[in-house]
Amino acid sequence: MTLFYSSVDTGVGKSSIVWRFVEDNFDPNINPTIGASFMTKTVQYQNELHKFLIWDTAGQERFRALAPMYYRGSAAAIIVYDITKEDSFQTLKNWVKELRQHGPPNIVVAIAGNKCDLSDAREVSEKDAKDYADSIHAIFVETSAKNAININEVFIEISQRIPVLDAGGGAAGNGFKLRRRPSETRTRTCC
Ligand SMILES: Nc1nc2c(ncn2[C@@H]2O[C@H](COP(=O)(O)OP(=O)(O)OP(=O)(O)O)[C@@H](O)[C@H]2O)c(=O)[nH]1
Repeated sequence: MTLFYSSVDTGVGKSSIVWRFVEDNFDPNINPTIGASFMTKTVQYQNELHKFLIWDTAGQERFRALAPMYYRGSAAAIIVYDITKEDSFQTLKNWVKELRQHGPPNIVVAIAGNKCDLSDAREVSEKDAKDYADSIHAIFVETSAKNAININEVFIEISQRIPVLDAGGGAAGNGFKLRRRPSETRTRTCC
């Protein structure tokens, strides 16, 4: 499945999450993404292997116009905000609106509140973010790329929401049919 991966401002830690997921490592000196970067990761989910093709798009405003190229063909999107920056949470809502208006109709949306290791500097409450995620039927997790908290879990949750129904079936006969499951109300705590 193709995964669109976006942050709302530069510096929310989106690249760090992808890096942690793909390489199981945390690099505090990651450079800002230019345009978009691509990587793959395979997740074992029950008896299936789900291969994620991940487009990590730049958070900087000047690259925003490129995003539709990446989310158009995507089965899921992770939108990352920084729990220590209220602004990033407000901008996240604009990304959600854009995906709803212009993205694929069944795209699974996951919201990740990153930097939960910095809870002393928290500006966005977990409850507010969870309530918002529930209201739009999105997956919600708080993550720390730095401390490897809930990174794999968000990809597993996406796998749960996108079960493969017909391998090789479908109208065109050349792909997988994807289905979205109703949202679950489980909360994953961070720190
Ligand atoms: N404390 C803490 N710092 C983090 C965490 N994740 C990322 N960072 C730091 O936040 C800064 C920005 O991380 P990036 O991954 O480059 O941010 P980004 O949102 O992907 O930025 P763009 O590539 O411009 O979209 C870096 O200095 C990271 O080390 C985290 O979970 N906790």
